[in-house]
Amino acid sequence: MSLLLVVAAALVDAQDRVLIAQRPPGKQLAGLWEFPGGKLDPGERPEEALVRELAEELGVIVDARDLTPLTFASHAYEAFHLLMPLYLCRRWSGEPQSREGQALAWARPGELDAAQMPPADAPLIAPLVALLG
Ligand SMILES: Nc1nc2c([nH]c(=O)n2[C@@H]2O[C@H](COP(=O)(O)OP(=O)(O)OP(=O)(O)O)[C@@H](O)[C@H]2O)c(=O)[nH]1
Repeated sequence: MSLLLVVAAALVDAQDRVLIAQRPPGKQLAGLWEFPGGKLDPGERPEEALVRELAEELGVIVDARDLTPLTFASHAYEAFHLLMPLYLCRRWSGEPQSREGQALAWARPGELDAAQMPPADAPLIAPLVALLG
């Protein structure tokens, strides 16, 4: 079993909406909506990796101190087992923009559709609904 650590963020705006990004065509799980984030580079700390990914994918600047652990996903994909901490972030600088061609959307957690998200993400919806409605 190979374990893959991916860090992800729920960016939450003033209306308690969460930012989701659509995986571009050609990638694994293309078309599904996920939380911004990604894999760690060698030697990187998880929070440092997430700050970097948010800058690369969305052009926003996040202070690692504004990343709060919320919950995590643990899911057996065929090729690897994904372990993905999900951090909550309510403060950043800049307006999130699509830097990698991905569509972006703000959604109330109660409107998130598990069927349109990667299978690992389905259990992440309930904690977000409990927190934000
Ligand atoms: N960022 C993110 N990745 C997720 C989520 N749910 C989920 O299963 N994943 C999986 O975690 C991995 C994230 O890797 P990634 O975004 O860094 O890499 P990628 O597949 O785009 O490929 P890459 O190597 O070309 O960057 C993918 O296998 C992706 O399918 C999620 O909500 N957010």
